[in-house]
Amino acid sequence: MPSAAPPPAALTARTAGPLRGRVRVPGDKSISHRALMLGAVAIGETTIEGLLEGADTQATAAALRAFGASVTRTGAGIWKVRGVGVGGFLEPEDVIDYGNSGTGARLALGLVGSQAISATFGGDASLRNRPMGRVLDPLRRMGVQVLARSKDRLPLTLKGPDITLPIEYRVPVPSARVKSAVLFAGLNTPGVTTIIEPTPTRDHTERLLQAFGAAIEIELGADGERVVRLEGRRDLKPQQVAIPGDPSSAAFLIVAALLIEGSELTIEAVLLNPMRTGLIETLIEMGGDIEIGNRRTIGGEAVGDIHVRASRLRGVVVPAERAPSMIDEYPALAIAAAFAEGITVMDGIGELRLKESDRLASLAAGLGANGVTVEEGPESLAVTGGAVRIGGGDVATRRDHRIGISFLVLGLAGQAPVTIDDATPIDIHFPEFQALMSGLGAHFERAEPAAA
Ligand SMILES: O=C(O)C1=C[C@@H](OP(=O)(O)O)[C@@H](O)[C@H](O)C1
Ligand SMILES: C=C(OP(=O)(O)O)C(=O)O
Repeated sequence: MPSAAPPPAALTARTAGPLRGRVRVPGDKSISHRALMLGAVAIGETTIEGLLEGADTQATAAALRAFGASVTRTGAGIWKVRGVGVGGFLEPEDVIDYGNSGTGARLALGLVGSQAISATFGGDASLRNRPMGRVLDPLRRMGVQVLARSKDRLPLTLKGPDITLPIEYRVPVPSARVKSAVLFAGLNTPGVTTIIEPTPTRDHTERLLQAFGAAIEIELGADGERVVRLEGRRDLKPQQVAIPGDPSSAAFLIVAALLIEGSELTIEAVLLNPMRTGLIETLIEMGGDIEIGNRRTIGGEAVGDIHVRASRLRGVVVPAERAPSMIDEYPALAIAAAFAEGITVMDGIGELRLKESDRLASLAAGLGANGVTVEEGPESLAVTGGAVRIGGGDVATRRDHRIGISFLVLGLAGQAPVTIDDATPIDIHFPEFQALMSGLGAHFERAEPAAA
């Protein structure tokens, strides 16, 4: 059953004055999904503080309730999850609707696949168009049956066997979600499930599994390969999880502050896991004045306050190897690149075609409509910065929150207003964006959508 999207609401962003102050961004989306899911399979009550309360994580919370866990909100960002044990999911009566959430759906395929139940996964039009095969392939090897109407796309039904088989799986594409889905399936699998990651990706799953008391071992090979071994069918202990600010949300504020003259902004308590800081590294290489202070650890993750001052940027070549550490930040980087002197080349980013929209196509179209020269390759984007007049265009968000926010930032930093055709996807991941930026003096106006 497809989920109903809210009616589109067009929004215009106009040139903003300096952004100054100290702000916080919502909790990290990746950790939020994982904390809810692990809470649901621990035995006892987990408390989560700083949970991202966007549409995506709400879909995960609703799904976990349908599988029998109790998930309740007890205050702003504070959630309690009473888990049912690693093999304790109940068979849901209805289709589980993951809305627009690729992460929610993919991680849950692993968590649910190893349970001896049947469950049907659905989602919105964008999610039904996204490939699930990369997660389903290893699950099939573990004995999970998959019934899909159209090849490896949602809606699909999983039927878990009585006992899943432990596998050794070399992840064929750098994907934290594939790794995590297999590890989640491994939780209810007797024996040792092994993941080999030729290219390491974000390791929030491993860190949380360690915190929840799972029998997990991580080995780093000399050639950079990571091997993760998890012994299944062990009880998980409930935890108090504190979730730091999402660096993928902070990305938009960092870029806006770098681009808008006179800005000086501190974004507090942002997650600085080294597998998530590729954008900061790149913006510093481009000449961005970014300093990290107050480094500390929250919930087993590195955190710091990011201090940004408006800067003149220059184009750089972003190495393909950096992609896993900034995969969701390329839209924000493309906006920074539009204002940098020279060309910014982003290579090895074909994965962006498989996100909420084909992000290479969405970025190329949006930049082009706003006077920026851009070259779209099969797996790359080259943006020529510094056009005399940036802005003035209409942008199709294609139900993609990161495309929507990125072009609002372009409108705030540019010389002419930018209208996005639909701001509703922003609620998926960063519902506070508009209010937060308005509090810093930015102007947005409801607009009539451009005629199709
Ligand atoms: O593990 C995660 O939480 C995520 C991993 C990335 O996807 P891939 O695993 O497909 O690279 C990222 O794009 C997504 O937004 C969240
Ligand atoms: C790819 C993303 O999310 P998801 O796949 O969870 O929808 C994202 O947030 O950029």
